[in-house]
Amino acid sequence: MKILSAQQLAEADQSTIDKNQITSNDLMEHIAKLIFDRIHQRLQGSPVPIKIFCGIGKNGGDGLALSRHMIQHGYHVTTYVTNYSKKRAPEFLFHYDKIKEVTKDWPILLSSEKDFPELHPQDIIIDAIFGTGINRPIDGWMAQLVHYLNKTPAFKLAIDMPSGLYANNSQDIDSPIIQAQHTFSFETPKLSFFLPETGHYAGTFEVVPIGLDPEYMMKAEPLAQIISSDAAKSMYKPRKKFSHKGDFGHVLTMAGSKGKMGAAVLATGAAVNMGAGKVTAYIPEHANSILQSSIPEVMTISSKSKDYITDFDHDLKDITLCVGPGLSTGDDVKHAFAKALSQQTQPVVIDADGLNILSDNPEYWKMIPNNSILTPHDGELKQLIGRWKDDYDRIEKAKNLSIDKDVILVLKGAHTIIISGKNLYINDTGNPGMATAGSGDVLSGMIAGLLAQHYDSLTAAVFGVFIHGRAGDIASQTYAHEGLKASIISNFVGAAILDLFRPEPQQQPQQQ
Ligand SMILES: NC(=O)C1=CN([C@@H]2O[C@H](COP(=O)(O)OP(=O)(O)OC[C@H]3O[C@@H](n4cnc5c(N)ncnc54)[C@H](OP(=O)(O)O)[C@@H]3O)[C@@H](O)[C@H]2O)[C@@H](O)CC1
Ligand SMILES: [K+]
Repeated sequence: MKILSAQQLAEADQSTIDKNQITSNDLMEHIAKLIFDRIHQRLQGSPVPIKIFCGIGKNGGDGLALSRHMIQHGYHVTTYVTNYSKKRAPEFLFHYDKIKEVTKDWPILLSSEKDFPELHPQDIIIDAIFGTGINRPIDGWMAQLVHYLNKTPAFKLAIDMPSGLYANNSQDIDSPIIQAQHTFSFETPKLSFFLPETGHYAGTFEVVPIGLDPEYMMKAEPLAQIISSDAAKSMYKPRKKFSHKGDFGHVLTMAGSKGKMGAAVLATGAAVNMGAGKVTAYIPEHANSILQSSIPEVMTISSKSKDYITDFDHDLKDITLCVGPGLSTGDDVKHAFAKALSQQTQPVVIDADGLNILSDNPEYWKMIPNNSILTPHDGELKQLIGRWKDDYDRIEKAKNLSIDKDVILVLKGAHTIIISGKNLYINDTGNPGMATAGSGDVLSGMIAGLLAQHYDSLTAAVFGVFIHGRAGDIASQTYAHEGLKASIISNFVGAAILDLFRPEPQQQPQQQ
């Protein structure tokens, strides 16, 4: 699914109106009905007090139209209009008049703090104050209103966006923003929903397809793409009947040091679980029995040094190198790292201490084959690109690195972002249970396993991240977030692949 900018969404909105020869008011009416259906399906006519706060732009128009539908269906709705400007949108005015036809009274106008209504914890608050038209921080009494609404424990539902949040631009995150529990986002989610500094404002979010012009949507150059199940399914390569292990490649994990052999076991095991035909672990000498007894499917080669990998004297042909987990960063280790890299001609996966060595030794960049995949967490990323001002700056700097060095970056986080040049792919699988030691080692082994099976680099990164998250999601249904650990995520890789082919659950019919 594409993520478009606020400006593109406004263009898509206009294009839809033009092509369908409808008015903006008609489109708003249609959207309000869609939102109403979703709310009605959940509330089933419950007499809960609903307070809808509407701005004076189109987001406010959506709120007014929704309010009218709810009132007509017998809900206990009070409608407020935040009267902060005289510049009312025509669509707002249209629906402002229409609601009066139903209520025989105008909505309640709020013009200052003294007008704020009393709120109760059992209220449902619907935020239709600002949507994608927000272009500066909310200030004055409107800022107080946002704080006032945020203070109440009442459930807050945002229409299209939580008011105050920008869809896709940098903003001062100390400025007032509605903290929603849930957001109905029109047609596509917004980029800010996926970023660590701002994502929490949207709460859980739900995309409501509103039928925007398909041609515009198809042609639009997205800010980012969310990796959908369908996209992941199309990336999967089924196996041919007469294939043999040689068809599925050979991963060499170069990982581990004294006290950190778990990282090597996890990365190596994940390459096996992801389906690599053969996997060899290159490890410090002392760790041979650790690897061999943990993963019988794996071959091992030992470094000459007991506790660290300090050399690389192997002329291994056609291997996919996965280097870094638990490696440590001493001088001998970094020379071994450089030597291993210098022998590679096909893309490699670099993680953890591999990234730390690279940050400290920029001269090694020239040894990294094009389209290699780097999987930094934020600490490692900072070493690679320097500090960033905010999430948008982080993405820009990472894009520049990806372009400059011709590598793919996997920025690990709640929504892992894969950056390939100027293109962004956002992952929507995974859960907080996966924020656990070794989870990243598993991911790097999985991506190497896919590379070995001839997935191209971008697909290996995108598909690997998706399956890793899905494995964690399926595993968490048995182990809960707390009980999830890296080796379990790895063991659920197969279940995650099977899940790609499970039929979608049937949609419940909508209640009227
Ligand atoms: N795109 C789509 O597909 C569809 C979109 N639809 C809906 O339209 C929404 C976007 O509507 P919108 O453009 O009228 O903007 P909205 O967010 O209501 O703001 C209103 C005005 O407020 C102003 N303003 C800005 N910041 C401010 C501030 N801090 N403090 C005070 N004022 C501020 C600014 O005007 P300004 O004062 O800058 O001239 C702005 O124009 C969208 O989210 C969705 O709900 C659907 O109905 C149809 C399909
Ligand atoms: K809103």
